[in-house]
Amino acid sequence: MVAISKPPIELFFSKPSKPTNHNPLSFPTIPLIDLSKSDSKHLLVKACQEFGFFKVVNHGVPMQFINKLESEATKFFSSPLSLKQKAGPPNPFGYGNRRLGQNGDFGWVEYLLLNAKLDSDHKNPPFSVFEENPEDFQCVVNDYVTAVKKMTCEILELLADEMELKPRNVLSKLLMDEQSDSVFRVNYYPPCPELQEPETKGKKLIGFGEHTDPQIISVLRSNNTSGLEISLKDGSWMSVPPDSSSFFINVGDSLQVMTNGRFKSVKHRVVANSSKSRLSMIYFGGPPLSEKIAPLDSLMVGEEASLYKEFTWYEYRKSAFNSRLSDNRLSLFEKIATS
Ligand SMILES: C=C1C[C@]23C[C@@]1(O)CC[C@H]2[C@@]12CC[C@H](O)[C@@](C)(C(=O)O1)[C@H]2[C@@H]3C(=O)O
Ligand SMILES: O=C(O)CCC(=O)C(=O)O
Ligand SMILES: [Fe+2]
Repeated sequence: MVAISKPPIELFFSKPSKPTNHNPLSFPTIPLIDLSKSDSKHLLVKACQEFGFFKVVNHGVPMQFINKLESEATKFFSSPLSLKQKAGPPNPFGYGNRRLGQNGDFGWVEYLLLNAKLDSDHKNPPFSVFEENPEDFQCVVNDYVTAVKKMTCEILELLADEMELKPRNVLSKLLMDEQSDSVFRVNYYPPCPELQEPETKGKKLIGFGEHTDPQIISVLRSNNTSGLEISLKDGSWMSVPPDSSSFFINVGDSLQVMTNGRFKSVKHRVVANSSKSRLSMIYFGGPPLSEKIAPLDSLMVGEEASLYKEFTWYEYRKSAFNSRLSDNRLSLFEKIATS
C-alpha cells in the first residue's frame, strides 16, 4: 500500500498581515439587518455600499431545515475518508479535500460542492455515506436551498425597491430562472491541534484563502465556531463573530458590476481553529450562463459610463475558474479610465 503523505502544515500558514491598530471607538461593526423591520431597505443598501457584507436576523428560514442539514453534513464529514472520497473529486460537483479549484490553491478544509438546481435532471454525485437513504440527503439540501433562495430573493427585491430599480425582480429573477447557475457548498474546517504547540502559537492557519465570490450574492450560515474574516478598506482583517441563528451575506463580483461599482464585492477568508471544528453552508446565487453582466440601465445616472467591459456570466465564470483564489478577477474586465 502506498501511503499518501500529508502536506506540511506550514503550507497553510497565512503570510504576516498588516497589524490591526483600530481605535476601539471607531472600530467598525458588522451591519445588522432585521428583515422584519420596515427600515431594512435603507440599511441594506448602505451595508452593500460600505462593506459589501451584512448579517441578517428574522430571516424566516425554518431552524429545522438548518439543523437537519447541519446534522447530515456532520455525519458526512465524520465518515471514513474512503467513503467520502466516493463522492469526489469536485469537478464540477462532489467532495473535495484541501485542494481548492484547479490552479494550485489549498486550504485546511474539506467540502461538498453541490448543484443548487433542484430538479431531478441535475443530480449530485452519489453519497455512499448515506447508503440507505441517499435521496434523503438530497431532500434535506433541497429544503434548505429552497428556503434560503426565497430569503435571498426578498433581499434582492428590497435592494431593488430602495434603489428604484425597475422591475423590482430585475435581480431576483436571475436566481429564480430555471437556468440559474447557482452553487451550494458545505465547508468543514477540522480543528488543528498543532496550533497549540509553542512553535506555531499565534500563527494563523488558512482554512479558505482570501478571495471574492464571483456570483451575484452569497448567503452563509455557520455553526458557532469563529474563523470568517472580512477585509476592511484599510487592508486589515476583521473577524466576524459567529452566530448560528443568523445569516451572513456578501456582495459578489457580478453584483458589483451590475451596480457599476456602487456595491462592493468584499474580500474574505477563513482561518482555522486549534480546538473546534467550523461547519459552514453557503448558497452562491448566480445568473444563467447566457446572462449579460453589465450595469443595470435603471441605475445609471445621466451620462454615467460603465466601469466594465461587456461580458456574459459564462465568460466571467470561465475566467474565474482559471484564476487563483486571491486574484483580482474583475480587473480583467475593467475599462481603462481615459481622461
Ligand atoms: C481557486 C478557485 C476556487 C473557486 C474557483 C477558483 O479558481 C477561483 C474562485 C473560487 C470560488 C470562490 C467562491 C466559491 O466558493 C466558488 C465555488 C466559486 O464560485 O468561486 C469557488 C471556486 C471553487 O471552489 O471551485
Ligand atoms: O466557509 C466559510 O465560512 C466561507 C467560505 C467561502 O468564503 C467560500 O466557500 O467561498
Ligand atoms: Fe467566499
